[in-house]
Amino acid sequence: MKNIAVIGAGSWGTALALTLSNKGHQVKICDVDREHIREMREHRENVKYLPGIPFNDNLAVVGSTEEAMEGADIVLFSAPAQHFRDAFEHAVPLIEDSMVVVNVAKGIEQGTLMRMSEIATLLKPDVKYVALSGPSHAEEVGRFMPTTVAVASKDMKLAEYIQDEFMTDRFRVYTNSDVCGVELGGALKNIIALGAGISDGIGFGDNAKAALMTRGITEMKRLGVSLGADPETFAGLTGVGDLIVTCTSMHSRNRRCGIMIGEGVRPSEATKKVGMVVEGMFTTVAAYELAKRVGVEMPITECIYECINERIDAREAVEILMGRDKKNEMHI
Ligand SMILES: NC(=O)C1=CN([C@@H]2O[C@H](COP(=O)(O)OP(=O)(O)OC[C@H]3O[C@@H](n4cnc5c(N)ncnc54)[C@H](O)[C@@H]3O)[C@@H](O)[C@H]2O)C=CC1
Ligand SMILES: O=C(CO)COP(=O)(O)O
Repeated sequence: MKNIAVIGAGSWGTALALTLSNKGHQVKICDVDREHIREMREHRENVKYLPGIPFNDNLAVVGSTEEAMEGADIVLFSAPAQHFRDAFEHAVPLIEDSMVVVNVAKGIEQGTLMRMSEIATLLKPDVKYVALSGPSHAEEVGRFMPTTVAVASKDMKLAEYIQDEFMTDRFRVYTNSDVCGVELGGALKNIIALGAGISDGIGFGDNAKAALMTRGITEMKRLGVSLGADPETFAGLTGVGDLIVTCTSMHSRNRRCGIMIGEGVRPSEATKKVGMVVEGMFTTVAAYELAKRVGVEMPITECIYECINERIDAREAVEILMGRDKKNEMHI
């Protein structure tokens, strides 16, 4: 059994900490929010983000990254993507050669337009890095419902190590060597999930959502391939798999935010009302700029970008998308 540090006690960090402690690992979880830590210690559950699931005895709530990482074999980062740099930078002096870093945040950093593995490698060039992604809502993983994810690393031995240490009879882990594709799939599907939510919020039906999902994966793949990802990755768990769960589930923070926007709530207000990170609101901006930088067409992303910046409303976005020039479906 391993010692595992979890940095970030949101719903996802907590669900993974529960899974890993249930498997028998010694897990320590920490967070920057001191009041949240105090509350978790007192109640022995995550009252704020994942209520109703008691912590096992081998899941310790600790007050700092230093304490969490002491003696760790694996360090799992579960802060939101826009906070990954801060969390990782703080941890860098504490990362020993033997430690393996797993990141589960799904996003692209605003401003730098970097993926999480790029940030990690910049700050610690010899980092042993694994990305974990896939269709996996915390609300289900925390209750040990069957779930599949993929772990990606340039070093297949590292991915296989994490596969062995994380896999349970309810949490099935696949390996993948395409870090770029796995990271982009997890980040970009949140944009389309916002769109699926907006469509539901307006009152459109399943046809519209199927269209958004199918044309959405096409533009996700288009950007991914231009950045060096394997197109096949977008047909897997971290591409279409995660797109399906996020666009259809009421657990999805991105979809719920989109529904409110479609109903007429202002984007900033909708994000606040969700009460947890809505990664798509940040990734839309980063992906929009990335697509412009590499000269890739992303019409759905562009419309969501205009929509969340309140330059157009949701119904105008639909008109723009439906009124585009004729196309051949197979023309990537
Ligand atoms: N919630 C879910 O079902 C899933 C979430 N994810 C991804 O995991 C990431 C986290 O999402 P959630 O857990 O939903 O977020 P959340 O909003 O529930 O919680 C985020 C937590 O991170 C903490 N945090 C912020 N900056 C930090 C730092 N520098 N160091 C330590 N902790 C820090 C916050 O205080 C908060 O407790 C996101 O990128 C999300 O896309 C991925 C799969 C499933
Ligand atoms: O990535 C996720 C599920 O795989 C979580 O998506 P939401 O942040 O939209 O809930």
